[in-house]
Amino acid sequence: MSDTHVEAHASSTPVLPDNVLPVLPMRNLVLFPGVVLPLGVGRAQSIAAAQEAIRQECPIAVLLQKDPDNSAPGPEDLYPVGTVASVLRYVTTGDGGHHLIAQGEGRFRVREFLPGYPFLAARIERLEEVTVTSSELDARVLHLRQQAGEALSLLPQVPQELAQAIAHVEQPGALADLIANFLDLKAEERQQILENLDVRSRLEQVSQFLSYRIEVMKLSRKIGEQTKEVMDRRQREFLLREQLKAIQQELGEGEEGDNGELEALSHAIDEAELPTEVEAVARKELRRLQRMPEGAGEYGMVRSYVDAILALPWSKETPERIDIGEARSILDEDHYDLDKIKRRILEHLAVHRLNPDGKSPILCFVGPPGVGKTSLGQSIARAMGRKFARVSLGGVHDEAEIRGHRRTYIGALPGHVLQALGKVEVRNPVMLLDEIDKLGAGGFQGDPAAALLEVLDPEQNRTFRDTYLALPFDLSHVFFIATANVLDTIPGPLRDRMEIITLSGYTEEDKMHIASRYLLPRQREAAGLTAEQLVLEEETLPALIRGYTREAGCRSLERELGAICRWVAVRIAEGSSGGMRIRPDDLATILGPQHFENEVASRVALPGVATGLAWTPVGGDILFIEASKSPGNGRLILTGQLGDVMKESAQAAMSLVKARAADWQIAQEGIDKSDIHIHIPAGAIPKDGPSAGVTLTVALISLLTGRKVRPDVAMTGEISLRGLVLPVGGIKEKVLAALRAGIHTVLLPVRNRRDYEDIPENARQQLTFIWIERVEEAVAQALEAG
Ligand SMILES: Nc1ncnc2c1ncn2[C@@H]1O[C@H](COP(=O)(O)OP(=O)(O)OP(=O)(O)O)[C@@H](O)[C@H]1O
Repeated sequence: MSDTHVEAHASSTPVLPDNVLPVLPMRNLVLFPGVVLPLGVGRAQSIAAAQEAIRQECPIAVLLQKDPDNSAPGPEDLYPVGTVASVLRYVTTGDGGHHLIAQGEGRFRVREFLPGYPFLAARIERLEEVTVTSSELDARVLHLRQQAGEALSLLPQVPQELAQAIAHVEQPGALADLIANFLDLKAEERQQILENLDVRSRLEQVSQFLSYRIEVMKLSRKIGEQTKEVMDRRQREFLLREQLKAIQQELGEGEEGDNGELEALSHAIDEAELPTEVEAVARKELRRLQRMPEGAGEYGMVRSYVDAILALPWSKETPERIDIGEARSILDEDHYDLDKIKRRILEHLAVHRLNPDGKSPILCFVGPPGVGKTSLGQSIARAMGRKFARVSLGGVHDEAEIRGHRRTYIGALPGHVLQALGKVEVRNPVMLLDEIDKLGAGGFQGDPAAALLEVLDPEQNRTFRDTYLALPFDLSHVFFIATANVLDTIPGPLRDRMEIITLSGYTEEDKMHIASRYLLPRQREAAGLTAEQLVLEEETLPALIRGYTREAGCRSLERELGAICRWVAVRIAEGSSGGMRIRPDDLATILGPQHFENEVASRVALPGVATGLAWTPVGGDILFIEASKSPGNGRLILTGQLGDVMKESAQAAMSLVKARAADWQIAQEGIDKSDIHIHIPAGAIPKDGPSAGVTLTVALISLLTGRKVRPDVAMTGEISLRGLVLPVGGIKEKVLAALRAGIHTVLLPVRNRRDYEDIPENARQQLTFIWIERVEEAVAQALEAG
């Protein structure tokens, strides 16, 4: 900008009369008294007015235009109140612009406009402001100064002089003008302040504008800070992501394919026919994945969660068909005998067919291992046309195994129930809850039985909430079945929900049928053999069952048959044989020496040993009770880790023998001068309960009379102190165990006679049953003649 003084030069314009000033109309500017401002002068009229003021060395009257766009404003286009200003300098710039540096001096009002000048000329009246000194005024001044201070502190760069000026201006009106000048106000608002002659009110007016400005500035600063914070965070994340990318590239874990993977996931969500709520959650998690770098720790967790949702059959089902006739033939096809059980299963299926949504109890098969509980479950699934899923509950102590872990755990998964559904891929399988009696008791890890109840309860299982998924899953379409070895350890509330079906074990004859019809053909097929390539001679199966298995079910039998098939398969594959007939003698070559022998005879070869029958969770067994005596003073020593009830029962037997010694021709002296030792070997059998009473008594009498026990006799029964034989449980299992062990005669309490019904026909035929009422009868039957 070139800075040139305009010389005042003579002109023909008459001298202005008193109080008449050239008027400078301003488009947007209000000049306050006390303020120095450069005023742009562009229009010819304005240039003439400015030059006149210089020439005549008079002030100029600055007025605001009402309409800033008016380029030739007349008297009526201007506000009537303005500022008288002295012109400090007149400057022209190189590009032809004209500026005045003007200082506001005081307010005026236009009295009239005078015609005949090449510019607007007005007769003016100077205006005095009204100041009434009062404490209120002082307070307002103080307040305004403070506000101004605050406002300045909010501005980024404040001219030093302004702060000083505000601090030092004494006149209240001048202070208001000064502050109004630096406020960012509209021209009309400035005009209002200019026109306000009442200083108190002007202070208030400015104060209001100022506080509004302060608010705005504070807000804008806050917004600025927040924006900055967001920007900073974004920038930080951006930088970290860039670094991560660089690291991933360095490690060869490029991004290619990642997006494709998430796209595939999104596609899978489309396809999965999820319920609305579930789909919303899956999509939300997918969006999280999309925003996350693949290397983030959480990525894997979220990914597994979405995968777990997608793995579940939310709506997929196999169509159900229950044709009772067909179901009957399927059950018959898969299982030998078990007529009563099959009948109950068919009844259950019929009820389910007629009332599919009814609250029918859950079938629970109870019995020793290998009696076909699992395979019955599979047959039921086949009969219903459903898929089969199995959940093993043995040793489940933690509720989370059933209901799932919280997602926050590393490696968390849904519980077993949902996992099993994920595997079968339909929501209506037959689900076998295996070994429900081995479910751990509730402890600090929650109560698994309670969780299972929720799974089984038709009221609750429509919206079963797995902890991991945290979404409701409808379990009501699952057909549940349970299995157990024993009843007593099934938690009460669970047992109440179930219909118990007991399977107690097979006789040798049953096993022969099962083996030849089912187990052998299956094992033969598994080994790739035809019926001609492997033939078992007639006597081979009984020899196998007696010598190599001693069990209620068919587990070991199936295993041993499998071993035989594989042995033959190897020979045939080697070409050393085209087909084989297996004789009983071959078993030792194929399977090694016999696992079991008829040990009863050798065990009871001496007086003092009697064979008892015990019930065990695996289906009943025989048990030897051994008594011996040594010189002493009548003590009773018990070994073999006996439970309390069995110990008491041994003491009762001893007391009974002492009391009735004479009846059996036992010398009292012999008892008093001896210590009697009772030992019960066999680690695997739980040795408690009262049912060995009869056996204990017989063993003692055998010892003390020197008469051996008959090797083909086994017995069970509780005794009273007076020698009465009381009934016991598990008769069927005990009888079958006796048969397996090669016993011919069983002594049973007469009050157990009603259990005879349950004993399988072929066992009834092979065994002699002697029903005893008093222990003397047992002694008479069991001991060999003296
Ligand atoms: N009555 C039967 N007819 C045909 N096969 C049978 C019969 N009972 C058992 N089996 C067969 O015996 C084998 C063992 O049965 P399964 O596995 O069902 O026993 P389980 O009672 O479930 O035993 P666990 O309690 O140990 O699971 C299976 O191959 C099964 O098919």
